Amino acid sequence: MTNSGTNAPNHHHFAIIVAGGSGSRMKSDVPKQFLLLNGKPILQHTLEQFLAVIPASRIILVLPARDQMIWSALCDQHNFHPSIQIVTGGATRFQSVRNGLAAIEVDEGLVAVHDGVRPFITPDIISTSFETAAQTGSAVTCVPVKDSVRVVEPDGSSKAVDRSLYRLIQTPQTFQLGLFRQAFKVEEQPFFTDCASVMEYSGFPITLIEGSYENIKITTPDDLRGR
Ligand SMILES: Nc1ccn([C@@H]2O[C@H](COP(=O)(O)OP(=O)(O)OP(=O)(O)O)[C@@H](O)[C@H]2O)c(=O)n1
Ligand SMILES: C[C@](O)(CO)[C@H](O)COP(=O)(O)O
Repeated sequence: MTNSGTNAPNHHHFAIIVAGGSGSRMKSDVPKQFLLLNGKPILQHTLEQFLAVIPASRIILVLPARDQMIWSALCDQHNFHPSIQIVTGGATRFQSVRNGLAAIEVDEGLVAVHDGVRPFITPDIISTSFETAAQTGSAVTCVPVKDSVRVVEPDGSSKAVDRSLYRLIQTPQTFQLGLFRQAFKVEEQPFFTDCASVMEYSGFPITLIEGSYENIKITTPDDLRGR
């Protein structure tokens, strides 16, 4: 599935894949996005899912300057040469997204932002995300909470909360480009953990779409155990 039911033609679909982090929680010698999963770099898996939905020329990959040579060598090694644009990352995820956004010259269309370290994303979720954002302006992928949840008070006590009120937020997070550009003009805030928080801070509504429990973010060594 590539573009069914979407209002905007897919030549107006862009993706910013953020891989500009340092992977401090992973504690691996190689940046986590370059670790191998079934013989291929994690980042290659992620990019292949997006390449199945939108053309390479509309994909912007954000990487730290220090990692760009390593990535180029890995691409040679794995014979993976899509014509995607590479942009240098920033000190925070917000700044990396903003650098990626600066590489998109138009204001018309949709942009999906996805973590390079979520390799189990599927073309179906990506397509749904574009379709929903075309209709409502935003599409933020999430899953319901499966465990019980308690809120911890400042005095150390805790209290059960109604888990049906909560969602765990994933990527892709897809938005109308004009709104997204407007939102990213704000000053960075410490609570900007994703793009939805930036859009919301700028006053734009958020539409949630269903993600998948498989679509994990590779964050700590546990996330790769047994894979
Ligand atoms: N300055 C940054 C920080 C994060 N990211 C990206 O945002 C995604 C989610 O971030 P996270 O899992 O926190 O990655 P890291 O920042 O690399 O990990 P850590 O927080 O453990 O250092 C990752 O794809 C990461 O590369 C980014 O592009 N630029
Ligand atoms: C964007 C994100 O993956 C949504 O769950 C998450 O907020 C990234 O958080 P991190 O602190 O950068 O790992």
